[in-house]
Amino acid sequence: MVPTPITVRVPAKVNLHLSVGESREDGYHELVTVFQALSLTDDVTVVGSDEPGVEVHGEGAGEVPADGRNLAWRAVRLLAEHAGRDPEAPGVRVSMNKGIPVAGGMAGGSADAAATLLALNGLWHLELGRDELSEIAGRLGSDVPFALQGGTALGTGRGERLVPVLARHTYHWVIALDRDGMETPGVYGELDRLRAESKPNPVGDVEPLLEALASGDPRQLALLLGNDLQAAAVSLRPGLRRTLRAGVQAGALAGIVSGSGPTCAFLCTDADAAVKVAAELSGAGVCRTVRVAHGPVPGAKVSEERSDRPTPPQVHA
Ligand SMILES: C[C@@](CO)(OP(=O)(O)O)[C@H](O)COP(=O)(O)OP(=O)(O)OC[C@H]1O[C@@H](n2ccc(N)nc2=O)[C@H](O)[C@@H]1O
Ligand SMILES: Nc1ncnc2c1ncn2[C@@H]1O[C@H](COP(=O)(O)OP(=O)(O)O)[C@@H](O)[C@H]1O
Repeated sequence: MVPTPITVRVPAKVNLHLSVGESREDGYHELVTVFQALSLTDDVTVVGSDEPGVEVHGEGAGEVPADGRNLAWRAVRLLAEHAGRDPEAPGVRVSMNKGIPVAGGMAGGSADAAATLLALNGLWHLELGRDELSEIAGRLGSDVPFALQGGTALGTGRGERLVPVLARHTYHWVIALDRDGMETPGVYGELDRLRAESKPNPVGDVEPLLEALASGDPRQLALLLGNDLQAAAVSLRPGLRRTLRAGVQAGALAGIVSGSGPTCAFLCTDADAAVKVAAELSGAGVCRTVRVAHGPVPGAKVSEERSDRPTPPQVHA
């Protein structure tokens, strides 16, 4: 019998609010963050195979390890152990098609890990519930549970403890991708260093932002976007200051560094404004490329279309 692949589509995230506390004994920082899932997505397909391994396709694939270091493969091993299977011989092949910028602060690796857990839950008929999958996800990385959940959510702890947040509106974003990625631990380390030297202004309480989300007004939300890691990302890559300025000059309501960067996310009034801002920003020469996205979108989801089926021919009227 030909094995049936399972494909999961999974979103990127942006942190609308990222308040970073002190460094903990385990090396992590206590966070209060608001995640929003965006319409930039990866597709991850798992299939039973006697040639186990990982394949990476799409933009930036060359920068992603296609071996045991891939976060999706770590998800395979962890779920195999959990399910009483041999993690050294899980008998699956994972193939990912990347649409989420690599090492961009949009949690692409975490998204692939989350998608792999959900896909294997189906492939291996494990029938684990969302809570159990989320607990396993948290062991793979702080951002992995959110990629399963999607939508808009308040994250605490390392970012792995989630509560859904009411968001009444679809928000329109322009995403500016930089030339090279940045390593998350280095950016947290730079924030610790900056804090030891001076006191960069903290982003403050999350409540006003939660109220703005409930109101659904992008102008109100724009005033409240904030990211404690932004100062650290800009310190490591000063050119981001120019990118942030250019987005606002192009007509965005506000811009922030996404998570640990270097991707910048610009909130726009509506979909038309986002297209205009994207066009102007891409001509400004301040970033590698731009994308238009919207959020919130759902978390990791099994695709209805089976990836092994040929695409039907397009019929034009
Ligand atoms: C900054 C954020 C914001 O959402 O996302 P990215 O911008 O990387 O996507 C996250 O905190 C990244 O989460 P994630 O990428 O899953 O991090 P992990 O694999 O758990 O941790 C990688 C490293 O980041 C640092 N880290 C991560 C989370 C946290 N709360 N405190 C930390 O100090 C630690 O040095 C840790 O060893
Ligand atoms: N499936 C994956 N997709 C992307 N990056 C991955 C993956 N697995 C491991 N990595 C590594 O993780 C690092 C962080 O990548 P990514 O998750 O895209 O960014 P970020 O942590 O900034 O959101 C990269 O340097 C990359 O080499």
